[in-house]
Amino acid sequence: MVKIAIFGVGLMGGSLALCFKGKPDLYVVGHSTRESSVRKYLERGVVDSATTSLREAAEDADFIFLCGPVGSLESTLKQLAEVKLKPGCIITDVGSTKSSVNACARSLDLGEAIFIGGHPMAGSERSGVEAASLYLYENAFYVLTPNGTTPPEAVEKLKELLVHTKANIVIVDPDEHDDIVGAISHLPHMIAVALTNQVRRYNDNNELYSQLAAGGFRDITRIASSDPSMWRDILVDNRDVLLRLIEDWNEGIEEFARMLKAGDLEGIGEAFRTSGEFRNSLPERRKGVIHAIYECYVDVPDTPGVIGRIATELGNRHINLSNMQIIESREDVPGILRLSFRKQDDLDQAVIALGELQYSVHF
Ligand SMILES: NC(=O)C1=CN([C@@H]2O[C@H](COP(=O)(O)OP(=O)(O)OC[C@H]3O[C@@H](n4cnc5c(N)ncnc54)[C@H](O)[C@@H]3O)[C@@H](O)[C@H]2O)C=CC1
Ligand SMILES: O=C(O)C(=O)Cc1ccc(O)cc1
Repeated sequence: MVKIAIFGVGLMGGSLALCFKGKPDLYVVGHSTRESSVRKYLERGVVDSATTSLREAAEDADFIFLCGPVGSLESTLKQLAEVKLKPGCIITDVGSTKSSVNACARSLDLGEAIFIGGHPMAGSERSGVEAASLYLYENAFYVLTPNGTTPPEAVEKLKELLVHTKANIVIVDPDEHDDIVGAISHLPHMIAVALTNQVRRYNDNNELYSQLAAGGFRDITRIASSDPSMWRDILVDNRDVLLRLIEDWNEGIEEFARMLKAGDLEGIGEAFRTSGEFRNSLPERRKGVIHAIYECYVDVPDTPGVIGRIATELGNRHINLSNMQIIESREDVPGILRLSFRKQDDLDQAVIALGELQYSVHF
């Protein structure tokens, strides 16, 4: 039996546990410091067993996944360094930053265990084991950050196990990872939060701001609802990179201010043209930092039964829906229905079917 220990069975750890549990020859142990969490892991059936004892979870483990907040990784690694781990045991993590955890692992004597940093680039603004999904990692990029001293066979062993996640593994240097993810994930979260709070302050004096907030504002601020404790850890951990990125951001905003003052229509138009070109060249509907799932939006008349009819039509065609949400429904305007799917193929088939049924579909 290959024993896999998961420390912190939340959204990420729980989703990994679901990928491994029940697979031939794999045994999944969950760890939490809280007795109530251990009971919850067992009740939800995401692990084969669970314990509050770090030693019991780690001893004999072939793989250890650290799935707690970024700020907890160093302390858990230090505690693991006190345990006699199985020779060849692979310790990995799913934290959103990679430089600090790699440096910490290198500074510790982990015996014959090997640390390989990891970061699955899939997730959502939801958290906790309740949000865990077997499909979270499917088709997403999963970054591994071995260093020059990591035995290649250990990386291969970890990659073999991660086949169960159906993710695409990419190898990236830890510092380069933090630069890139800082720009495409951490900076956008800060911008979304700052922008949302700016509008929140205006709204304190005039509620028309929130009432009129339209699609663009909702799109760019979705990630402003992310878990506060998780994100404060990530931002503080990657602060050197982020401070540099904020300088570049300020330059970009200053440039806008300059163009506005000068009435520079050409310059503003060019900024939209270059950003549009780059934005449109991004891989479409990929899971991860921007798109969590395969989604489309359908305009629906506000008539009774319409949602049930759409679900039935898709079901009749064996198209698997994973979620349905009414974005807006008032008597005088058509509502918008958000349909989510787990697979590109289901989305593509749904778009064809809805088109045939004369619904207007957009993305
Ligand atoms: N949520 C997301 O979209 C993504 C998160 N990550 C990273 O994954 C890690 C886990 O995030 P989620 O699963 O979303 O969070 P979560 O809140 O769903 O789960 C975190 C788990 O860690 C446990 N935990 C809390 N404090 C702890 C501590 N001090 N020591 C040990 N365990 C502790 C919690 O009980 C829970 O089981 C974080 O490091 C985050 O940066 C990476 C990619 C995406
Ligand atoms: O939902 C989104 O757009 C995300 O940004 C999810 C996410 C959060 C944290 C990560 O380290 C990676 C991905």
